[in-house]
Amino acid sequence: MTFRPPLSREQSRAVDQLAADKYHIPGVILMENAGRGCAELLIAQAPKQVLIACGPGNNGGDGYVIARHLDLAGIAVKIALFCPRERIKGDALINFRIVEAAGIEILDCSDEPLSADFAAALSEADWVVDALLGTGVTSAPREPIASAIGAINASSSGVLAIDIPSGLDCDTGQPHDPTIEAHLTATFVTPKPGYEQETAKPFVGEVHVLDIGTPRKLLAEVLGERG
Ligand SMILES: NC(=O)C1=CN([C@@H]2O[C@H](COP(=O)(O)OP(=O)(O)OC[C@H]3O[C@@H](n4cnc5c(N)ncnc54)[C@H](O)[C@@H]3O)[C@@H](O)[C@H]2O)[C@@H](O)CC1
Ligand SMILES: [K+]
Repeated sequence: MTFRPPLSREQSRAVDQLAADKYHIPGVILMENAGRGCAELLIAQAPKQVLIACGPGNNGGDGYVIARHLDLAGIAVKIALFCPRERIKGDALINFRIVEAAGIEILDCSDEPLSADFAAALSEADWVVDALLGTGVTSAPREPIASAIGAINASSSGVLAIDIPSGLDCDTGQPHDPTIEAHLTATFVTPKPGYEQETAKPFVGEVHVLDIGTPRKLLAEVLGERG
């Protein structure tokens, strides 16, 4: 990929919005590209058993796509769902229904405290995917996601953060309490400005920027607006 300057959280969300409104790209296509790219990155780490921690929004939606592609590659995968399934909507719901129909195991982790099933699945997993919170979040993680982050950080598993290590402010690089400590962060379209900050480095790990199919013209449009 050619060099791309960082885009803030709001600019990244503007890319998603423009893709849908002006460039006629359904969000579920971007989600598929995002999740598939993350799955390829994870498969390259040769995982044996993967636990995908999913939050209520489209960041969780990326997690369901990743689950589908890992399952297809013959890798053992479970989903830990940190919201009532009634809260899932839009593109995330499309992919949630697919993983349900595909028979991928989904642990209900919407209640506090964290379930014994989650603790057991976490101890068995050599890699965990943080698909809890993405660009839709600006505040410190709330329960039960906060406890999930604490448990994931205390585990010995490798951690792949999707788009943003949950809890990190991607614009400033400042961590909320708690924030996921990732070994790898797969972020979309462009790097995020906060990831270069010293405060972010213990949380982002190795940063990978993945294309998700947004046209070059669209990116030029958003970058041109940066003034
Ligand atoms: N077209 C798009 O918009 C695309 C979005 N993508 C993914 O979608 C993400 C953005 O998705 P969303 O806008 O749905 O937002 P998020 O998935 O980041 O989160 C929104 C959800 O989190 C809840 N929430 C807000 N603050 C919270 C807090 N402090 N603690 C706990 N829960 C909190 C909200 O109630 C809402 O349900 C991106 O980061 C990326 O991963 C990708 O699939 C690529 C395409
Ligand atoms: K995340």
